[in-house]
Formats: sequence, C-alpha cells, structure tokens
Amino acid sequence: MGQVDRADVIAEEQREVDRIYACADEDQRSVDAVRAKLRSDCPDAGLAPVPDVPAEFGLREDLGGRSLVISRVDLTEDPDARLTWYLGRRTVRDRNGDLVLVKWSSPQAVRWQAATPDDPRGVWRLRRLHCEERKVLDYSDRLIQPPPESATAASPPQADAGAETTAGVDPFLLAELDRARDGSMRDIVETIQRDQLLLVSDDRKGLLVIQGGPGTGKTAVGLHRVTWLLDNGRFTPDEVLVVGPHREFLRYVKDVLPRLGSRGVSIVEISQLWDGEVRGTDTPEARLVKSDERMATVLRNAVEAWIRPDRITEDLEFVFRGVLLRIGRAELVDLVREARDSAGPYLVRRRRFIDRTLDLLLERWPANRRKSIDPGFRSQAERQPRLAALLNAVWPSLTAERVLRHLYDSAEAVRQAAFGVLTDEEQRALLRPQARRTADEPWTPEDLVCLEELRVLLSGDEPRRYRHIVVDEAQDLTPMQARSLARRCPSGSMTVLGDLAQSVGSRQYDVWGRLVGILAGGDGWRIAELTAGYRVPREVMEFARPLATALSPSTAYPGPIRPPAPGSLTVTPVRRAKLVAETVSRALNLAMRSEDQVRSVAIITPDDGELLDGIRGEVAAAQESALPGLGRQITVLPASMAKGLEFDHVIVVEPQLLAEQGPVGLRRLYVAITRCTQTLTVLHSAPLPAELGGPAKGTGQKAAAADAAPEAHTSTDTGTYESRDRLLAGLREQATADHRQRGHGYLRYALMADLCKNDFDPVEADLGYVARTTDRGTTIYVVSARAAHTYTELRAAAVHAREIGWAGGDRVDEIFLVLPAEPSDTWAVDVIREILDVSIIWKTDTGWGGHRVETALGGDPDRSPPETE
Ligand SMILES: Nc1ncnc2c1ncn2[C@@H]1O[C@H](COP(=O)(O)OP(=O)(O)OP(=O)(O)O)[C@@H](O)[C@H]1O
Repeated sequence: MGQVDRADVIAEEQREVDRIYACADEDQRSVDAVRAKLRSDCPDAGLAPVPDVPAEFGLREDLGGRSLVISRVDLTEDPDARLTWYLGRRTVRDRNGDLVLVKWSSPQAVRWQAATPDDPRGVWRLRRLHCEERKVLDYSDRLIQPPPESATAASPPQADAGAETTAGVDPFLLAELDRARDGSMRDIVETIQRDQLLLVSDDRKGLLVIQGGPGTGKTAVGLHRVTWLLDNGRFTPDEVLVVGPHREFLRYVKDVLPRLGSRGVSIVEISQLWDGEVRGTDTPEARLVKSDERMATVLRNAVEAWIRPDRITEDLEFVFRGVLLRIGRAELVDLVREARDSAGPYLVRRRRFIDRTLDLLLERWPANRRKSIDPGFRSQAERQPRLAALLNAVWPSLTAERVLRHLYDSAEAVRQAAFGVLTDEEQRALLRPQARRTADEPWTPEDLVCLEELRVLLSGDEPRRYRHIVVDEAQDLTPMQARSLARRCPSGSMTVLGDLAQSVGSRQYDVWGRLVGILAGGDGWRIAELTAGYRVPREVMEFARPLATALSPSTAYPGPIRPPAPGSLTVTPVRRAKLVAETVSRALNLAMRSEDQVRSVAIITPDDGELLDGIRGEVAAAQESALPGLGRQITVLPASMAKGLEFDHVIVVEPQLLAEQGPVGLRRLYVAITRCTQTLTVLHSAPLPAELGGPAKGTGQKAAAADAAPEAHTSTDTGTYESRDRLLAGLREQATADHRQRGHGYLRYALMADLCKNDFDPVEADLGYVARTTDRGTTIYVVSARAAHTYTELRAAAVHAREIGWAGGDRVDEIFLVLPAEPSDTWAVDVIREILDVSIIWKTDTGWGGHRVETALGGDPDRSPPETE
C-alpha cells in the first residue's frame, strides 16, 4: 500500500476515533451533570464519595494522557451483523446505549485479541492504532485469515510497510519499550502480547504461578490480571490484595491499577502484612530456622507446653459464700486433659476448662442454697484466689509476645518445643536473652511472622481474609510467610509472580512446588512461564546469561525481543579511590545526554555504607548544583532495594563486592544488572565475578584488595601501585579478563582476518593485543569489546591501550584502539590522537571505520580491505 492509501486509512480511522471520543465526551458531560445536580442538592456532595450515585456515574479513569482507543477488530461474521469493533481502555456507549468502544478486558475483546491463524476466532484482521490521545498517528495490521469477500470488495487489504507479520515483532511494541521510564510503571494494554493476555484472563480456579526472567512482564501481567478479574465480576476491589516487595516498588506501580480503571484494591509492601515494629536483626542461622515451616510446629509445641496438669499436686478446696467447695486432684487433671485435647485455640480451650470447672462447682453447690446462685456467681467464683492461682499455674492466660520471649530466652523451653523437630544447632540459633520489658524486645521481621502464628494459636484471631491475592517477587517468600499469606486467602485463589533465579530471600527454591504447596488451597496450582524479555537490551541479557544459568539452571532464560543496540553495555575498571567520583560523573553524563526524552538513571551499589553514602552525598551535591534539573533523575539505591524496579540507564558499582555480600550477593547482582532499559555500565575496582567474565574463582583478587586493582581505563596516574611489577601484573590480569569479554574474540579475529588479507602478518601477543612489525617498529592493535562513546570513555580506553603497549615491552611505533562500534563523540577521536597519540578505529556493518583505517588495515575506509593482488 502506498503513502496515499496509508494516509487514507489513517484519515478513516481518525473519523472513527473522533466519533468514539464524541460519545465519551457526551458521557462525561452527563456524569458531570449528575455530579453538579448532587452538589446543588447537597453542597458537600462533591467533597466526599456519594454512595447513592449509580455505578455508571462513578469516576471515569484518568487515562494519564494515553489514548482511549487502542485497536480495531474486523470479523468474518458476527451474530449482531456488525463486523468491525473498536477496543479501548474503557467501555463507551452512544446515546442509544449501543457499544462504540469495547473495553480490552471484556470477554469478547480478550477473545478477539488472542486470535491467531491457527485459532482465528472469527477475526480476519487485528489493527493496532497508534494514537496520541485523540490523534491517530499510525496503525499496524495483523492478518489472521483471508478476509471475507464483502471486505475485499469494500477495501482490499494489502501488505504495507507498517504491517506486523505474525512472526515479527510489533513495531509499536518496540517503540513502547524504548520509551523513557520516568519512575512510574505504565499499563501495557496497547501492546499486550498473546501469551500475556492469556495469563491475564486465565479463568481457572486455584493458584496460578507465573515464572519469568527479568523484564518478562510478570508485574505487568499480574496487575492487568487484577483489572480483568474485577472487570469480569470475579471479585470486588476490597476482596483483592496485591503484595509487593518494598515501598519503592509500590510507588513504582501505584498508578497502573487506577489508570486501568481499578480502584479500591489494597496494595501493600510485604513487610507491612505483619503487625509490630522491626527493631532487631537475626543471624542468618536464626533467620533460616524462624522462617522454616517447622517453626510452626515448634510454636505450637511452645504454646501447648504452657498447659501443665502436672502442676496440680493437691485437691482444690476453697470457701465461697460460706460454703466449702472441693474438686479432687484426679478430677482436675481429667478436666485439664479433656480440655487440652479438645479442638480450638489455646485460650478457647482454656475457657472451656474454666467453664467445666465452674460447672462442676455448681453441681456441688448445696441444693438448699440454690437460690443464692445469681448472675455474678460464676465470675466471682472464678476470681476466687485459690482457683485463680490454680489457673495461673496450670493454664495461664498468655500473649504471643510472652510465649516468644520465654521461648527464645530458655534453652529448656526450646529443647522441649523443638525436640525431634529442629537439630541441636538449630535450637541454639533460636536462643537470645529476653529484653527487660516486652516493649524493648528487638523483634526481627521473622519474629513478627511468628507472632502472628502464635496469635492464631492462642486466640484464633485471624488476619483479614481476601478472595484473591497477587504476590509479586514471590520467590523471596519464606515458608512461614507463605503460611501466613495462605491464612489470608484460604481458598488458595492467588496469582504468584516470580523468578527463581532472582530469589534474594533467606532461602532459595529449586522449584516452585515447595513454596506453592503451602500457598495453594483445595483447587491446587498450575505454573506458566513467560519467556520473552521486554525490558533489558540484548547485549546486557547476554552479559547476564552465565550468571542466570549458574543461579537457576532449571528456569528458562528470557529471549530478548529488542534488536541489538551497540553501546548498551559498558564494563570499565576504575581505581577504588576514584570509584565514587567516576560513578557520579558517569551518572551525570547519562542524565545530561541530550535526547528528546528525559531518561532515568540509577546507581546501584552494594549495601555497603561507605560506597553508598559516598555516592549518595556526591549525587545530592550535584542535585543542588547551579544547573537546574541536573541529576534530578538520578536514583542511588543499594542492591537490596532494586528488585522489581527499572530505569533507563543503570550503573552497577563494584559487582564483586556486591557478589560477596552474604549468601544472596550473586543473586542481588543478577537483579541489579537486569534493571536497565537502555544501558548498563559496570564500574569495578576489583576483578569481575567469574560469572560475569572475571577471573575464575580462586585466581582473582578479592574485593577487599580492591585498592590494588588496576585502573586501566581511567587514569595515567599509576603512582598508587606498590611497585612497577605490581602495575605490570595488574595490567596483565586486566588484559586477560578483557580477552574473555564476550565479543572480544569476534572483533580480534575479524581484525586479524583483514590484516592477513593485506599481508600484514598479524600476531597475537600474550597480553591479548594484535601486533604487526613494520620498518619503524611494532604497530599494535588493542581490541576492546566494550564500546566507548564519550570523550571520557575514549580517553580511558586510549590510556589503557598505551599502558598495554608499555606492558607488552615491544618497541611500539603506533597504537590503534579497536572498538566494536563508532563512538558517539566523533570529535573526541581526533583529540585523543593529538593528545595521546592513539588512533581509533571501529567495526562497521560493512568493514571498518575511523580516520586512519587505511593506515591501520590498508584499503578504503568503511569497507573491507581490498583483496590482495
Ligand atoms: N506487552 C508489553 N508491551 C509493552 N511493554 C511491556 C509489555 N510487557 C512488558 N512490558 C514492559 O517491560 C518492562 C518489564 O515488565 P515487568 O516489570 O512487568 O517485568 P517483570 O517480569 O516483573 O520483571 P522483574 O522480574 O525483573 O521485576 C516494563 O516496563 C513493562 O511495562
């Protein structure tokens, strides 16, 4: 289809979109009129929700500047004889009540959107409309099956430039994924993919696990599923709970549901589910024991241990209202045992025991004094000191806090409660001295979960229940947390989102079964996997792949759907002393990159006070600087807070240190390096972890020795090395690590092949560079698999190239730095040559680029070197 036809189609769609908006506007006016009338009838009505306003006059969702209309569906046949429908973000009717826009989540819309050539569902064409609010900008067609004759006669469908093939990637989707992230998640209704939609609308009972690697859309699917469940009447908003990992995450997703038209759903941070204030931390050992499901048995035993029939050593005798009452010891023991062995929480059974005891006393009350049995009789008898003392000794009233304090404080109590359940070592891990007062007890996050368990055991008071729960980042739930969530949703109707490879909780699961078995109810559970990566650029996904495979061999690694984007990955060594300054300078550079959109930048550091504080301080200072807006979009966060979030540019600082931080360090690192939508920069003073191409375990330096690491790419200042030998060793080590970089081999061999073609006789030096001998000395080619774009990056790489040349010990005549892609700051290439006498060449699609490429390789610039005669 030519340009004109395309414009015609857009004009035709514009007319339809205008008509739909006209109906929506009219609908809005009638809502406003009802509101105005209510306000005039009752002046306060506009200030508070008005319960008697009919539902259809409720709030219209604020679309946040997004388009109401998203697509058009053409059918081959339809019982209503209407073959074209428009789908959108909400339902719109005309003044006759006829549908003009079908909400994306309605049964028909879902059915149509999921049509494929194998399962056409009566659809012959799906047309995505690309609109900017009311304006149709473009469209993209997907032909599902041959059109009916009536349609071809009216306007023959043709392949056109913007057409989406069923095999290709939707161009609107790619554009959407490339858009700048402003720190708030957006809905995906315009570009939702079939596999995602099928999960959103999965109507089967029970629990649905959605496993998927980073950026596969799990959170997006989970939230859209909430809207689908509400829109289709499965639940009401107050029956649904969404649980997220931390406060930043809640802030990130908070707009999605309201924009989808779903209001009133509770979204909470997981730690907020449990009452009480966290004031302490557990040792890793204690955390493991307290969060294990066996702890539920220990707590049950701990509660039961307070029931002590053995403390009844004599008959109960006391005078009450002038009558001597008596219950024999054996009778009392029987009463306690009977109540203890009955069903119910501790305090309910305690009441049962007291009531049975009082019943017995009443039975023994002299017949001639029956008249004195008044309504206060039982409560007065119960308060009688002998009886009260007996109760206290045998079956005391308890609080959860008292039980737990006592348990942790007493090796004997732990031994009794955990006998046959925990090992001796695990039992010891639970012990800690009681604080002087309950209010001072340093409760840990795991303790708060245990306290809830105890409250249920003691009083049976359960937390609020929901009919459906969505849990994001569920791989980090502990078994005890899972028990507690199951308590909130006994039906087991849940959507559980997570990625086993990203698990950074106190325990890791190889498979979902163990965790989900605790959460699921009678309807069981099923698992689905999302395998397309929407967020992370291809190069970054490749960089992260070995780490993901090492962490979770059983889960599928997402296939990135975005095309390659050279320059999306930069890995640069920096001397420790300069790490903070270099990080902040790069972040500012990224934040200031002149683009049409403001891009978000995140610096992710180890949860290490020094680095984190240093960088935070510098960024804050930059934010206060004279340049307005400078650094405003820079977020600095510890790796532990990164899960679930995403940013355009991410700088990960000191990955080895991050990897070494506790048993989940490597996993946190994996989460950190998969947060970006545009670029990942890794800055390190210690060698990279082996899983990211660093030296194999045992041969590398520890992060603790970071000050001795080379600063090959950032400075000529080598004065802080202990010795010349140390510097040489550092450079060689760095060269070996560079050599292992993904893409290094490709670039090196491409270079050598082209040098061979020109009879330049290249050799590979042990430091990884390529060399050829000329009359004047040696020309060396230092290959960098990492792209360098800015002046700073080019200078660092050029200095490194000079250092490598020096370390190689050859009589170097000329140095070429060989890059995988053309630098963005091309002006810097000449400057680098003038200042540092390093020439820069780079790989292009057809050959090589760079001002001195002919000298470097022979032949014309930007094409492969000529064949030798
Ligand atoms: N069909 C889609 N259309 C447009 N954007 C999408 C689509 N699917 C996912 N995305 C985008 O991809 C990004 C990643 O999605 P999301 O955060 O839901 O992934 P995730 O699987 O939860 O990631 P992680 O496990 O790393 O937290 C988001 O920006 C989301 O909006």
